[in-house]
Amino acid sequence: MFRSALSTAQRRCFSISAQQNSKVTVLGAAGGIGQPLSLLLKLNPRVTELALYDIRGGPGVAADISHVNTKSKVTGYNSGPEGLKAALEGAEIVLIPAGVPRKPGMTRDDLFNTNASIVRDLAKAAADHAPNANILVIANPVNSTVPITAEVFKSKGVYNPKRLFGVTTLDVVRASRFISELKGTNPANEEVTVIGGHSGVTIVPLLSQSNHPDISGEARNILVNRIQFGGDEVVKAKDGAGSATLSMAYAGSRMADALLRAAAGEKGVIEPTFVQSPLYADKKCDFFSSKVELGPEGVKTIHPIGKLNDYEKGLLAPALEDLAKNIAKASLTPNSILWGVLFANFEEI
Ligand SMILES: NC(=O)C1=CN([C@@H]2O[C@H](COP(=O)(O)OP(=O)(O)OC[C@H]3O[C@@H](n4cnc5c(N)ncnc54)[C@H](O)[C@@H]3O)[C@@H](O)[C@H]2O)C=CC1
Ligand SMILES: O=C([O-])CC(=O)C(=O)O
Repeated sequence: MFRSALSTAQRRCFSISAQQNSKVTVLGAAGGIGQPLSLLLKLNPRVTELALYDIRGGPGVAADISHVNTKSKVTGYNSGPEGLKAALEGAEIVLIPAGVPRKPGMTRDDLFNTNASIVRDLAKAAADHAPNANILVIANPVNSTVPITAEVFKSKGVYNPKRLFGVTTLDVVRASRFISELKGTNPANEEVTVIGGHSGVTIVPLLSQSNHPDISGEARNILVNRIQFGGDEVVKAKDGAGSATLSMAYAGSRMADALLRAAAGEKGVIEPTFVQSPLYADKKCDFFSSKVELGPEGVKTIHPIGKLNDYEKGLLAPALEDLAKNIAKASLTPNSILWGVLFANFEEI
């Protein structure tokens, strides 16, 4: 059952007996995403050490997962600066699913007040103890938590835009699945480019570049809406018990695996991800999700968007407008989130 959920590339990689020494750290490892994500990482032979940190429950989850009979060493860390430091030191990849999920009626942006400071503080620790790691931000609102992480790393003088990623993989996973349901095809053969950000109308699927450019009219409206609001579908179905966790764990594990394969020298590893990008910087969108080729240094090449049809141009305009606001909020919020960083730096002097 697990195998059937893997992409061809992932299946290929899981069968390789890898020689890499890769420590992967999960911050928020005891949560709805953190637990299945950690389990999937335990199944990845490229991961040799798994460090699981949470403000509660990290050691318990680690003890449980450590019994799975794959080779990697699993350690759980207690809450607090010492546990966080030990979890981060030597990490090649740091995944951050720590943060609260949505309840019905909320937007991802409604999570900003709570999650911005959680991500800020974890980013600060990552900048101190794992400044060269690839940082994969899962906590929402991704459109804002990624620029916040960039600002924290800048304030510490260790920002490398090639190593900071907002995880938008779930959008392409959904797009591939939903288009296959509509067309009765195998999702493994359906690749859909999704660009923009990770919330509502900022999610822009490019169906004209898929295997099914013919989808049009009401069918297209319904499909695009489902891809843009797939997260809401899960929030509604969970009825107050959170948002997507299992599909997100799969998506996060796929993104981490792509980086590990690229680090091992595999060529042509391409994943969509929300990174510092020149593509729409002139529209105040310094971060943008698009197809990115990964390499040993993280981001290798940000691919051009390609040709959009008029319908997609119509989706992109409001996406850029919203995205610019989400990005600006990361530094312009009245009770600036960055004051916390400046204050913390001041305290260290
Ligand atoms: N990027 C994406 O595509 C997706 C993002 N998400 C986001 O991921 C986040 C997590 O979602 P869930 O796992 O469902 O939530 P959850 O509430 O089940 O788990 C969050 C975990 O983070 C921990 N945590 C909170 N503050 C922490 C801190 N300072 N340090 C370490 N751990 C801390 C909690 O103890 C909890 O175990 C949410 O913000 C959600 O919106 C969810 C689905 C998809
Ligand atoms: O919808 C949410 O709040 C969680 C999320 O980002 C997703 O499922 O895409």
